[in-house]
Amino acid sequence: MNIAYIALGANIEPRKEYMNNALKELAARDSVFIQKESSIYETAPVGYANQAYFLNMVIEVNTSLSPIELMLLCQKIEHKMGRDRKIRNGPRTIDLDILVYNQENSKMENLILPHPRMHERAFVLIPLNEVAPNLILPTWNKRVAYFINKLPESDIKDVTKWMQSESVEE
Ligand SMILES: Nc1ncnc2c1ncn2[C@@H]1O[C@H](COP(=O)(O)OP(=O)(O)OP(=O)(O)O)[C@@H](O)[C@H]1O
Ligand SMILES: Nc1nc2c(c(=O)[nH]1)N=C(CO)CN2
Repeated sequence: MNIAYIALGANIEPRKEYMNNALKELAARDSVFIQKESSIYETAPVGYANQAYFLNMVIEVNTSLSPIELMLLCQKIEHKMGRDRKIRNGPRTIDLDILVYNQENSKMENLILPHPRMHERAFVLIPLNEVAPNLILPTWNKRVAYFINKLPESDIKDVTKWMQSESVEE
């Protein structure tokens, strides 16, 4: 079995429902077993600021799928959930990014592993550190905490645990 880490992000309502549905879609496959789920975080938008706050989380999966097959599955789920790619870094019902797949380094045109921007994103690193504090990131050969320590304080403040009880979404 292969071990992969997948980041989930959503900033179009109902955000929590989109996250749950994506998890259900993944869990429904015989080829994917969700092993660990991070907490859900509410995060300020990065890259394209004029949009709603995101919910973000990271999961660890065991999978018999190849990296490409896993990415195609993620894209199929994004598509099913109405993801539209008009604005780069813009609003999305659900985004599923493969962060890490075993210790693979891949630079194929349509699949880069580990995800090339993961090490500079607090909304990825903080939930990833929760599920995999000992993971050594391929390519950089450093633990997740190493990159968290390099983030500006303001990026870390922009990522807070999401309190479902304070929300009216459910
Ligand atoms: N590790 C990866 N996980 C998911 N997609 C990837 C990965 N590496 C490359 N891609 C490619 O990136 C393309 C664009 O992905 P997408 O539209 O989700 O980008 P984005 O989520 O807006 O931005 P970002 O990739 O910075 O999170 C996909 O079509 C896919 O082929
Ligand atoms: N907070 C936050 N910002 C983003 C996110 C995201 O998931 N969370 N995804 C992006 C493109 O993938 C761009 N910016």
